[in-house]
Amino acid sequence: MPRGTAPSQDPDTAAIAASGLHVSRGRTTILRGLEFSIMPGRITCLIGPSGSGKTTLMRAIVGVQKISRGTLSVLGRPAGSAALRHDVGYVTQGASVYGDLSVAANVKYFGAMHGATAADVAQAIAAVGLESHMRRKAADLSGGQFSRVSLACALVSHPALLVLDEPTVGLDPVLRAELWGRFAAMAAAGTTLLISSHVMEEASHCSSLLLLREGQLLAQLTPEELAQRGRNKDLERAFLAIITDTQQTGAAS
Ligand SMILES: Nc1ncnc2c1ncn2[C@@H]1O[C@H](COP(=O)(O)OP(=O)(O)OP(=O)(O)O)[C@@H](O)[C@H]1O
Repeated sequence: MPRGTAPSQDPDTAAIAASGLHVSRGRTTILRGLEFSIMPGRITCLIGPSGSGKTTLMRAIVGVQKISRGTLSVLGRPAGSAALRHDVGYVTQGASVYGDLSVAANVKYFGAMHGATAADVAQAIAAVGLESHMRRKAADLSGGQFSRVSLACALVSHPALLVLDEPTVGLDPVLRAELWGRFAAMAAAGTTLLISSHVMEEASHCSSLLLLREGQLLAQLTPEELAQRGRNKDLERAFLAIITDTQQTGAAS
């Protein structure tokens, strides 16, 4: 199978599917019975308060977090399967790049693990707008530029599924808009993106939203449905209204 080709890119087959998914860390159950599916070639936003389990879910999806119960399939295979290694890209909250290497050397290093060519490296650097800084040491970049090196390292392997943990934190509004434009272009080209965010305004860029709270899925809906269900065009207020409704009824759907 060519590099970057997903085992399951059938538009009718879920890119990620969870059923009765439970995940514990230490003695605590963090994710409690999640049921959802994400279709390929879309941007899905994972939204929830701090500590709601977003990172834990992303870690389970990319295969670095053990599942305690239930099933989680990614591109048609169990999460964490060795066969998914080249198809899933993950950008963590803390940028995991080498400060003493140049931007280009970092991207080349990560690309080498996936057989990336020089053209792939140049393309990934251009995709995050760092062409003019490619010879600079990563440690000498600004915070926002540094975090974009991480993103380029994930892009270089052309993953079929890209999982991004709060990729726009610390970026100015112009860069943030630019990145969302790039994400949209990637989704249009068939990449599936799962992006966590605290910023509700960013939810409007996504075709589907997973609302998490205390390890449970409050809802999976579109931004329009969120506005409707939360009775507010302001998505932050709509989300808060849904949380309040859930507390009152004691039900998650
Ligand atoms: N190694 C661990 N052992 C035990 N509990 C943990 C561990 N790591 C995280 N947790 C707990 O799991 C819960 C979910 O954490 P997680 O990092 O998934 O949340 P999050 O929604 O990504 O939060 P944030 O938005 O602040 O990054 C939190 O209550 C956290 O304290």
